[in-house]
Amino acid sequence: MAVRLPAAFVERMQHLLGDEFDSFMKSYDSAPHAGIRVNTLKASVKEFQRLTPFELTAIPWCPSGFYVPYGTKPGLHPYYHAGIYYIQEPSAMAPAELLGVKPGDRVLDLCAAPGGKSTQIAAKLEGQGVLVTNDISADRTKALAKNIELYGVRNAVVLNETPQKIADAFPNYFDKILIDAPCSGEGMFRKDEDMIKQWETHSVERCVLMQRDILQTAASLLAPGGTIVYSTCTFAPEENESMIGEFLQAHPDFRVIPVGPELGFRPGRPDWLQGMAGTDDLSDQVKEQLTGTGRLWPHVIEGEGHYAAVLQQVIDPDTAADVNASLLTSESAFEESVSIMDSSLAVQTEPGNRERKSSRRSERLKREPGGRTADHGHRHKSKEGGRRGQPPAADPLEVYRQFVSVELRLTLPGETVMYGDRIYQCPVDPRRLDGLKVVRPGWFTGNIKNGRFVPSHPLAAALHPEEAVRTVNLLSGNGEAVRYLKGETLAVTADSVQCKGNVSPKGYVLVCIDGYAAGWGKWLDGMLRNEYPAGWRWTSV
Ligand SMILES: C[S@@+](CC[C@H](N)C(=O)[O-])C[C@H]1O[C@@H](n2cnc3c(N)ncnc32)[C@H](O)[C@@H]1O
Repeated sequence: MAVRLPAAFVERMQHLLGDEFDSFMKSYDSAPHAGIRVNTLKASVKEFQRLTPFELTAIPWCPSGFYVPYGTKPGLHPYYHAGIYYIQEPSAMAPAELLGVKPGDRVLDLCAAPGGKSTQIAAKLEGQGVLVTNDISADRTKALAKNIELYGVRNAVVLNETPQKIADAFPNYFDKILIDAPCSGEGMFRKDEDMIKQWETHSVERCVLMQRDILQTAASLLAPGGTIVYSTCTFAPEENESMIGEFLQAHPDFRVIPVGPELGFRPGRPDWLQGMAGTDDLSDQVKEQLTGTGRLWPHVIEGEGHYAAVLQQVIDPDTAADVNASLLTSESAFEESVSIMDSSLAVQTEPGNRERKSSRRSERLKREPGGRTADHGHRHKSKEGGRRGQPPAADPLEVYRQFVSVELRLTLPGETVMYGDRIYQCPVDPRRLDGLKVVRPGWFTGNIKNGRFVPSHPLAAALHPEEAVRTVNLLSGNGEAVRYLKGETLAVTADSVQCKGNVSPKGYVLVCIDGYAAGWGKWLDGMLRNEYPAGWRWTSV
């Protein structure tokens, strides 16, 4: 066996698994399974199957997920840089599938970095509804924000907060919540030997404390009748059945929705809680429900070890009316508690993505992502006149609106907000974000610089070719796409720039790779100036 497992872990698994132990241990002799998941915000599964350069085998529990042969390097293909697929461990695709997300849902991914499951949820939302994606680690939220942008998500807010602060801002707000909990990572020992090293420091006991805290808070974030999926990538029953048993005992209004064997899950093991400290008071009914939680085992399925529980709040029809009434009152209280802002300058909102209860359209304070207010109380105001003798400075939001109407063919979703010189489309009422550490208040569409709107890379990454008035298509097979991704200027004839309507080729061009948006270029006189951001460039040879 190539993997050197900790002795205490092996001893515990032998005790728990009994007859199955040998087959479990044998799984460490084979290579871990590698997977990719098609980003259906950009390409349909069928399209991807047509154009894929990889040998694909379907993953049974994820319709957009595929095994690729071990040793394949999907990170070294232009499609990866165009956000057409996400590289994800196959078992890790299961929790977001179990969440049952539908377009229009309000979804919270509480422990989200680096964003594998968030990008999966975003694809299921199809741009409708809201994804609030959060991680407590400021450092890890950088990768999270980058992935949200690379995968073309238009309706996400990225936070770097404690669950309690989010619960204060969004009480009873979310239809679906994913808790992909920090855990001791035993299920990943085969895939990532670093997890073995971390096992001592991220001890089961330490993880249990974090998980309990997160799970307890999650219930107050959930809208009536909503669903929570709790998942870990560990085998330890303390972090799995015990944690869910404790939650169910404290929340009799929740029940487990059984995860089916058809997805490869084996039943949860309440019998492993016998004699475990803190589990004595679990009722028989709770223990019975724990068998409906699921475990993915590396010796049973083609994937690493995982655990998942689907928890649904059950609303008693007699009390449902009271709950709804009290929620309406709390929404009104939210409306009244926020300060009134200017009412005239909101650029565009789309009804589907607005808060369910109407809110005042307003131009937003300039704020800086990270929750550190940039404006210190200054509101953005359009200038009524310049200095004497100078033309009045253009209203930045008007400049933005002009760019969108001339250069793009799309209706902007959500509410336009400005933080400093940065413009975002925010999918929630922005007042809810006051006082939170906000990494991205929405889709970052561009900056105002010297009175001009400069479109951002995340704007390009989320566009479909038909939404830009100028496009150029590079082919992945002839080296051109890689040269673009490396930041090179390309010679492009005017005829190669596809223009809609009467626009000339000169100006911002959406650069596509085999028909999928990858970034901006600026065309002038036969040359395409590269606007692919330095920090995102292809660095491999
Ligand atoms: C298993 S990882 C998440 C992986 C992620 N869901 C994905 O699919 O890419 C767990 C994450 O929980 C975060 N975390 C730990 N404690 C947290 C807390 N109290 N609140 C929110 N996030 C927390 C960690 O920083 C870590 O990024």
